[in-house]
Amino acid sequence: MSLMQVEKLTKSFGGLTAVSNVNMDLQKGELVGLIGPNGAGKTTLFNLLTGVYVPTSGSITLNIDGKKQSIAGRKPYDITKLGVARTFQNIRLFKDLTVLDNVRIAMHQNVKYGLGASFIHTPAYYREEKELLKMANELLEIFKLDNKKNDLSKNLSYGEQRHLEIARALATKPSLLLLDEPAAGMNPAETAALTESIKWLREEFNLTILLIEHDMSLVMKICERINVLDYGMLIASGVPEEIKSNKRVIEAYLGGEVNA
Ligand SMILES: Nc1ncnc2c1ncn2[C@@H]1O[C@H](COP(=O)(O)OP(=O)(O)OP(=O)(O)O)[C@@H](O)[C@H]1O
Repeated sequence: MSLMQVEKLTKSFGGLTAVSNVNMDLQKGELVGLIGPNGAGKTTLFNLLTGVYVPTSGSITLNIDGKKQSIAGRKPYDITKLGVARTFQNIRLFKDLTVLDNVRIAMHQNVKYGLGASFIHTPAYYREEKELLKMANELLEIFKLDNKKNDLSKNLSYGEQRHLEIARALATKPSLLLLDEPAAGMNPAETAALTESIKWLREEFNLTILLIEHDMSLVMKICERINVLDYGMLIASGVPEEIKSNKRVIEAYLGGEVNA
């Protein structure tokens, strides 16, 4: 079943077309890679899928819980509520807040109690806050950050900050998780651990995952399908074996050195 369908998606900035006529389909439960050279349009595509940018043309259809709807041009907050979460290439945490508060803030996208309840602290408010705290602690445990939950997030190591970003994204209870270079800046041991956790998270949280990554060993190891962008255009889409041997992809991006 298709969870997201992108058709003829285009984004131009003045004379520059950063994403050009892209068609892409994400099946429920898939782990898909999005690769391509610097400036190919990968982050711009993420920004279109998450409402940061309004497309110049084309459509994005989300199909979650049997409900099909167009999300092109909708606000990021609304798209998160519909079940699409992301992490950023440049880590975006509340650096002067604690690790726990970073996760709790992300969760408040989904609270059910109203504004009134949050002011007068009704039983519903306390019940839900207790639930949220429990879930926040569970997420921190998964990412082995529970012993640092009261530390300021700026004091975490780089790898830990990347993990906290993923925990924050998961706190919004997404169906689709978009990871923008999750292994950037990680050492080989951290990357290996992350590779395993991404696979595990997909199963555990019943996710569909689209990830941008320059680390080809990670991409080739865990992605079932890979989409390749070059100059904003989708130049290939296929299983890792097909992508590795695709002439156009080798010329545009992989070069001769990738044996992953
Ligand atoms: N807000 C913007 N205004 C103008 N040009 C932009 C804007 N955002 C992106 N671009 C341009 O669009 C093109 C695609 O950029 P994008 O960041 O999407 O590439 P990328 O594939 O994510 O690259 P990288 O791998 O380096 O992160 C680039 O030429 C970039 O300069």
